[in-house]
Amino acid sequence: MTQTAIHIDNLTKQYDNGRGCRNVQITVGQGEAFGFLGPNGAGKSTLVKMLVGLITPTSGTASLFGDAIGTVAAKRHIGYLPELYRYQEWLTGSEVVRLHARLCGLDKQTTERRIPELLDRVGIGNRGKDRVKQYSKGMQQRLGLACALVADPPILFLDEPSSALDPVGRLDVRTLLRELKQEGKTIFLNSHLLEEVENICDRIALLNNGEILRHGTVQQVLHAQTRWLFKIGGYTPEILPWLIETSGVQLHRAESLPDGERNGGSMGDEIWLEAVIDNEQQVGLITTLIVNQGMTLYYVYPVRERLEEWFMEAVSGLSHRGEQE
Ligand SMILES: Nc1ncnc2c1ncn2[C@@H]1O[C@H](COP(=O)(O)OP(=O)(O)OP(=O)(O)O)[C@@H](O)[C@H]1O
Repeated sequence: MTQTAIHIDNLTKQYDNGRGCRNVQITVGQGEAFGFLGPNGAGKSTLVKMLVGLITPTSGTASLFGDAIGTVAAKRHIGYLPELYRYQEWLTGSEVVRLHARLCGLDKQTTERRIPELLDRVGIGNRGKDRVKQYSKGMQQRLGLACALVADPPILFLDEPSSALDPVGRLDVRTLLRELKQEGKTIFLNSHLLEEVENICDRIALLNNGEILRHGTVQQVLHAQTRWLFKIGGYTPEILPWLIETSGVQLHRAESLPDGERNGGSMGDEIWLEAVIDNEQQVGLITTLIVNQGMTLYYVYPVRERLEEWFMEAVSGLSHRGEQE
């Protein structure tokens, strides 16, 4: 059993205008990466700001490694990259990191060792002597990551860490976050980049209109049911009802196929069948039946649902959707 890094119990923040987030209940284990998704205005940043001690909850409690949020002890556990970051334009990148190191109480020797290491790690090692005003937005975001990491904290709160980055930068951040996870860091990630969340996070929660709408492991969310495609040669129409009856799985002619494929194309007896399958034994059974019937099995192809589809499905039809209220 891993240690609890973040424990959130019925946390609520209600701004004067009635917005914010309500009754959030989450526990994140040490070394886990937790992804927080939700439409604009859903309340993701509000939650993070409470956890890092920037705003006070209206009700409920939360703790970081057992220390109540807002206390100095809790703050010692965290590194934070805010969504809207701005660093002192007149300072150099190295000076900004040094300032954060001093605020965290790091000794001089450790600070001077860590500055070049961290700037290198976030990909701006050759720009440490340049002033922030000469940095692009993406470079400033990388600098923000270095600042979040400066005290080597066990928990990282990252609010949209790749929002200003180009595709190469996003890949760099993804690689960095995976490394940090391997090092045992607990990562709390707010992101609109579903692929990023899918790649890094163990568990996710979907926030809508201030409340958690769904949550679960990424595996549960993505693999609860998987669409499988079977490309078969030597197919005759009577095979389909026989396969359905014998396997007990609802198969049908596939409608969406891998790129460039046509169903029942030029070779009349070739066809793609599709089934929604909830356990892999059914795949084994279907393939055995096909082969035993003397047909050719060209491909067996799982079509994984993407987090994006899950997100769209979860928020579609909602009467309240973040800023769209
Ligand atoms: N200081 C504030 N005073 C009043 N309302 C606020 C304040 N900050 C945020 N809100 C409102 O609270 C709700 C949640 O905002 P929040 O910034 O937490 O959402 P978010 O999910 O992080 O959005 P985004 O994805 O756009 O960053 C929104 O309706 C927002 O307008």
